[in-house]
Amino acid sequence: MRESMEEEPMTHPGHDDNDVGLAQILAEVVEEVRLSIDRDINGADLLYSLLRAPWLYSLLRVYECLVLHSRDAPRPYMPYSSRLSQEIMSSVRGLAAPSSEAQELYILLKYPHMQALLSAHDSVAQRDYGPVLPPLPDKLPDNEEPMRIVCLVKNKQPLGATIRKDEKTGNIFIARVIHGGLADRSGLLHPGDKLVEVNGQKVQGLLPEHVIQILVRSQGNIIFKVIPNSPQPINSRATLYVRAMVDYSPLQDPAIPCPDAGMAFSKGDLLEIVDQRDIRWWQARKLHSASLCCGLIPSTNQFRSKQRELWWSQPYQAHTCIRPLSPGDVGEEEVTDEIKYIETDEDFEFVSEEGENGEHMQGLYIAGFRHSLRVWRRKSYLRQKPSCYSCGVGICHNTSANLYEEVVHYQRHIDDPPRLIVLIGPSGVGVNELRRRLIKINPNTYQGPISHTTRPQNMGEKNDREYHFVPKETFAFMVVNHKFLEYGEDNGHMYGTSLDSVKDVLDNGKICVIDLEPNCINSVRTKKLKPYIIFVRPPSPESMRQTRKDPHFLANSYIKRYFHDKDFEEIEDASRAMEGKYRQFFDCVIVNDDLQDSCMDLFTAIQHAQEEPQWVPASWFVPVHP
Ligand SMILES: Nc1ncnc2c1ncn2[C@@H]1O[C@H](COP(=O)(O)OP(=O)(O)OP(=O)(O)O)[C@@H](O)[C@H]1O
Repeated sequence: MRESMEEEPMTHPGHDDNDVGLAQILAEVVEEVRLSIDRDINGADLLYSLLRAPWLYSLLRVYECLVLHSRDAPRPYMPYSSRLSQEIMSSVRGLAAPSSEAQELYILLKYPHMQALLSAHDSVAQRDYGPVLPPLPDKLPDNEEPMRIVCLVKNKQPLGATIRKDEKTGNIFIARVIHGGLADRSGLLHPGDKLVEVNGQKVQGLLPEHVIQILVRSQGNIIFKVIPNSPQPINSRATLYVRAMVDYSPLQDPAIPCPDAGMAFSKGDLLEIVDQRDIRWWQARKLHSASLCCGLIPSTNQFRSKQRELWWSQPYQAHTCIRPLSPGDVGEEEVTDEIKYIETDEDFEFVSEEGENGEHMQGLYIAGFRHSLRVWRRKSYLRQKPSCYSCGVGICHNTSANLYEEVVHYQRHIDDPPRLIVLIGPSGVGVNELRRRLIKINPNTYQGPISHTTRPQNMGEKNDREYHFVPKETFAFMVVNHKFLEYGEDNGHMYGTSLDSVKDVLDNGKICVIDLEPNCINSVRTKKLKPYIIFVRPPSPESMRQTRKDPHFLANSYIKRYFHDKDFEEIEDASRAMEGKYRQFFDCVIVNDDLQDSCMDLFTAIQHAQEEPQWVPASWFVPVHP
């Protein structure tokens, strides 16, 4: 063994003369161990044979190759997609009886444009797009702050960062980096980084506006010299999903530090909040929006102060997130008494107190279509006081806690009770017509709740069928004990829809469909009922004129008459006011133009609500502590 050992070179056979490093060290160790054997040291034989094992040398060679490549050599080029497609095609060719899918894949991969695409991909992937930077000087002064040189290629996107000036020192700092913007995606610029130079021009002492001007004038690559800030704290909270409860326009918010970096949103918009590090200004993007770039939105913290920042962008490129509010979006629109309907003597008919077609069909009684309740609703809506929900941030600063509602994605489990379906719409739009048709077509699936009333029972009516007829005291007791989802008074009698009557329908395994006055929405938005709220919107007055030539509508407690032109305008006005105030609660909007189509839309929406995932308030899933 020793003889053979002396014949061995210092390095393993096949080892390159150029190979140094670990293999070299190992060879020296082996030599040491060999000498140990000569000195008859215990275990040296074993160690010697282990260290001379060929596999160990192969492993070391692989390791050295990898280290060498990653350090000095250019990235190895692997035309991966093209090669893979060739391999796939040759495998398919080798198949005796390729399946139709394999044949289709072969044809697709063979197309010249597909080949060109793959080849383009490979060439792009191979290229190194990093800037060529000057070598570092050999000797750096001891007191030199570490400087980062960042090269960004100017394109049509905003750079997505804001800058601010420290008034004491005159230093310019990066104030914030907007998620999804160019600066963020570069990963090289961070809030707090001190900006030293832009394209070779020193910026200390300059006004932020001047720095922006330098950026505007530069073309192609922009080279920044920055002194990096200390490591960034990680975002403490995971992504949060919210529904906007107000309209917001950064251009109209005097508190925002940089309106250009803000993001406008409207009531009901779903927002993904990706950064809450700044307690005053969060970064968010709209869900389902094509734009990757986030924008600033106010946080729910009350105390916001304005600290001036400038949007570090290409000024001739408007920030894509910004959309000024349309005039119709802003402010309060009160419904006036104008909406009251006027009777004419040539085209009206009197209706009996409760009589309406369609409530009693071939032995089937459909509850919940009592017109007294509906007339009361109309009057009640006219009396409504403005709600704080409808104010913009600028108008109602103390509502910031109501800016957003946290939402989660919810899919109803097959064993869960059906979600309550709530229809909302201006009087006369056709809410009851749609509801009636839905229940009539499929009474085994859909049902309305039976309302309570204090009015006397009429001939032919049955208690607990048309109504739950109750004494005034019982009704008052139920009111005090919050038993009603909504209640009101008409012609001296009380009417109400109780939570229990809705539960009765749900317990029967049916989908409960109710129509509700919008200011009662909060009474149904509960974990138990998990309502899906559908707003029924009128089509244009012109379209209503076409579709509502024949129908009569309920003008007041006693009169049914044809629609007049003025009615259509009033329905439209009422609809706009309702939507302006409550649209943040609407899960779906149906335009009731053609009746058949609207019925179909309603049917689809209800199916969607019961069977597909929806964004619902997160509070529905918060455990309730006793
Ligand atoms: N899409 C439509 N096309 C034609 N007529 C319609 C349509 N939708 C509803 N109508 C008719 O319009 C009239 C009013 O509808 P409906 O009674 O359902 O209104 P509503 O929204 O429930 O308001 P209210 O509670 O004040 O009666 C009814 O005669 C109804 O048949």
